[in-house]
Amino acid sequence: DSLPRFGVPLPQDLPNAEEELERELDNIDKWGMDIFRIDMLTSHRPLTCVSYTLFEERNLLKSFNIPPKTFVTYMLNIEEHYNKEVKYHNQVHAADVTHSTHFLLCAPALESVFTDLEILAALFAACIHDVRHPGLNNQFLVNTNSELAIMYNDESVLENHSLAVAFKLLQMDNCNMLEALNKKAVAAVQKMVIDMVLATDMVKHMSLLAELKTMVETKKVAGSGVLLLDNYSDRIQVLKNLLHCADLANPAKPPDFCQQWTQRVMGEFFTQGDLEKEKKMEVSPMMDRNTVVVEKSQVGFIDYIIHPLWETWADLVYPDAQDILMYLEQNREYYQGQIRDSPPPETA
Ligand SMILES: COc1ccc(-c2ccn(CCC(=O)N3CCOCC3)n2)cc1OC1CCCC1
Ligand SMILES: [Mg+2]
Ligand SMILES: [Zn+2]
Repeated sequence: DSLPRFGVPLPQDLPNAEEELERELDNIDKWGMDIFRIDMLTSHRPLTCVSYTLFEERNLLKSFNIPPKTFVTYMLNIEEHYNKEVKYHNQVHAADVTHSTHFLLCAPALESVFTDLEILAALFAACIHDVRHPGLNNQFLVNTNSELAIMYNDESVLENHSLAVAFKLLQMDNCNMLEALNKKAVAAVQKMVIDMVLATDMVKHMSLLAELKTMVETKKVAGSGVLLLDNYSDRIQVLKNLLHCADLANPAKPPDFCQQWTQRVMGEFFTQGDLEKEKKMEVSPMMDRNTVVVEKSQVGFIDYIIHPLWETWADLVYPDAQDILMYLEQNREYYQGQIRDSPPPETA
């Protein structure tokens, strides 16, 4: 029972799905890879397909004696545990963040900086970082005294839940993709994955960014131009920010992908807003479909969160993220232009 070429069975009704998929995956080292098309071509299993392709490309299955069948069985299991009904925080987002993580790790400024174990941990963290996301945010789960909020004492509830589910699934039959690693390596991977996924909680954003700014101001660079990171604290700090950037990459993607992500996240936010209204709760900011101006909130999100983060990341890996910054500025101008009676673009 050999594995399908891309890890997942392809839709029977698409005659040349395999060559179409191969063509899309040829862009796996490019920022503009079309994850939405991969989702379609894999019958909605983009996460297993992209992660399998990346682990093979980076030779991580051989390096860590991960049986391909075990890897695919675990990833399909993880993929099953993302909610297809959730409009944004589903397996397509996980596949997108995993691909973005891979791309950011490819930066020349990071060449041979991270070990294969650290790369495995970063890609694994990206794959699982939102598993079992209910399409509701931490504040809602806390405000409604949900089971999950009580379980995790209101602290990074969703992030803790995704981590616990991911490590639990690892113990299921022929799912333990880390079985060949020695105890020390498994413990190291688990600690890095926990540190990275907990750092995707937005409450950590300001402190993470402040630390990144300090690192940029004091950055040590080898003669070859690669970053010098000689302790766990610095190394994990870069990996935390790398995953956080990958998680907040939508406004820095080509315009049509950016706009598709915005549709999806607003769909999820409005669903939560509707539920809050139904429960006679105060409707969360940016979640009231009757009052939100989508374009304005994207401009605000870019100006206050996304641009400061990506500008700092771009400084850290200068000049490797310049094209990403270009997309971000292009998308900001697009949304600004979409705001009715907005001031005309500055004439040169
Ligand atoms: C394409 O648009 C977005 C893409 C991603 C985000 C976003 C915010 C925080 N994260 C990181 C995960 C997190 O902590 N979340 C998940 C979203 O809900 C809040 C807690 N991701 C927000 C986006 O737009 C929002 C709606 C209008 C402006 C802001
Ligand atoms: Mg999350
Ligand atoms: Zn996420």
